[in-house]
Amino acid sequence: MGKPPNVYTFAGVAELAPSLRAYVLSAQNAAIERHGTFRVAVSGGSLPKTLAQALLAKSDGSSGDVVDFSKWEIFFADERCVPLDHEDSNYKLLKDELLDKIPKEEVGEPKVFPIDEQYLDDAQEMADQYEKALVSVFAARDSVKLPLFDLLLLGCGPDGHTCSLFPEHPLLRETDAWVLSISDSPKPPPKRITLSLPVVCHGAKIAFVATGGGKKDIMKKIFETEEGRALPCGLVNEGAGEKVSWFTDAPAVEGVSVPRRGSL
Ligand SMILES: O=C(O)[C@H](O)[C@@H](O)[C@H](O)[C@H](O)COP(=O)(O)O
Repeated sequence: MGKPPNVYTFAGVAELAPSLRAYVLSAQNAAIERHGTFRVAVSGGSLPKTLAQALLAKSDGSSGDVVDFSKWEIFFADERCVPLDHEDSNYKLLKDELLDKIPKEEVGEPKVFPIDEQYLDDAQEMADQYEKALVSVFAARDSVKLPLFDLLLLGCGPDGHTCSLFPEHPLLRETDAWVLSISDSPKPPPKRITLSLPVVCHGAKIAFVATGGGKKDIMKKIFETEEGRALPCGLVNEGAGEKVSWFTDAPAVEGVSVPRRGSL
């Protein structure tokens, strides 16, 4: 591994949100300058709420602090195979927390790529179709080895999972497909699709948001033990190194030794 990930720590979510905003907007501005769009993948869990807190805040008026949602293309790092209006849907979560609250006349409207509900009964077909959607955006499958997300915004589960990549699951060994299906997810619901580990690690930037005292034990494991380095979050740290930033609050990292404690 090259340089280790950055770990930023704040008193609580209210203090974390403005820095997450600055980080996301710096990624947005760089991506728009590079290729005119901002391609982001988001996961479920507590992330959409924290992200909304960051992005829906009032701008400080500086030139870099402008959310330009009209240039955003939002994908799902993982999604559950349920209807889009189902309580378990990550799309619904993002819609309720963020998308429906965007003042579109002021900051534009993102293009969102939800799963196709026709394939709810067949998780593998769902994954294949979602991969096709990625191919159509990120160029033909045979000319691009992996899709390059400008930013992946991820959570960390209490067992060290991220996206729907769970510890010791055979999906962690997948090297070819971009989008994978899982039918035995240890976290319900069981049928899901997820970006693969190589796609996650290939991202230009990868951010984990992990807050609350419930994360302390797994953070300790990920950052301090060999076993933790083999967990999905540890594998992203290992595979993507300094492209990874952890946004944590004090309770989540209390007593944890992290490699680089950064400040934005
Ligand atoms: O669909 C999912 O289940 C999520 O994408 C999952 O990967 C989540 O991000 C983690 O479980 C962390 O969740 P919390 O942030 O709620 O702890």
